[in-house]
Amino acid sequence: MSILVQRWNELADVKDELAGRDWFFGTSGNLSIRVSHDPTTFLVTASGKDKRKRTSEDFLLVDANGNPAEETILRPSAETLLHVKVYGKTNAGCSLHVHTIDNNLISELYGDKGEVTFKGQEIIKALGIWEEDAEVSVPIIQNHAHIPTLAETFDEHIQGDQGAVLIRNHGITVWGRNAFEAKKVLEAYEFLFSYHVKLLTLKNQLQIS
Ligand SMILES: CSC[C@@H](O)[C@@H](O)C(=O)COP(=O)(O)O
Ligand SMILES: [Zn+2]
Repeated sequence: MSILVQRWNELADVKDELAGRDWFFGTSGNLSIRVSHDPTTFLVTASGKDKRKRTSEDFLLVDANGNPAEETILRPSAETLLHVKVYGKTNAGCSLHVHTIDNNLISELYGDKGEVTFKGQEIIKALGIWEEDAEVSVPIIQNHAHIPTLAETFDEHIQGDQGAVLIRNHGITVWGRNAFEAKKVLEAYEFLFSYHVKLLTLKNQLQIS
């Protein structure tokens, strides 16, 4: 099996799993996986598709600038430039972007602070941080409608081959060395967001600080 087909199947499997979690509301979300390093090419989801369906037109191969690397009628994701930034700056192998209610709530609650921090949760180990009482922060950026501006702002927060950035009232973009790691990072953050939202709601209902 060629690398391209292997990567296609890997990304299709991740897409199915995230669809199973119902993380692709209203065609939102986009996913990519690196196919080659030099030159950089990656598969990215075609724009505007129902990502819950598995079809032969789900992904297209693009170059380091996010332009189609082969003749196609498909349009790359509107947010391909963010994936371009990840592969241009790191050795990451996969980048995932989803809009969930919880990631939107957290981004709005902490948007003015520019970041949200979590501490004392076992799931932080899934991010590769094993210290006692570990702390993890996710930057929150403004949601610019102009994608090149959004991509530039996003780029300032890309550090290392694994990471995450929240886009205010929009969604989260994560990346990792491969599809397994990117999915693990995404699931860990979504756990933290969901826990935090539920905890705040309960505290509010029970009037405890
Ligand atoms: C329908 S959600 C809004 C979109 O502009 C975008 O944020 C998104 O995540 C999906 O866009 P896409 O072009 O399908 O990758
Ligand atoms: Zn989006």
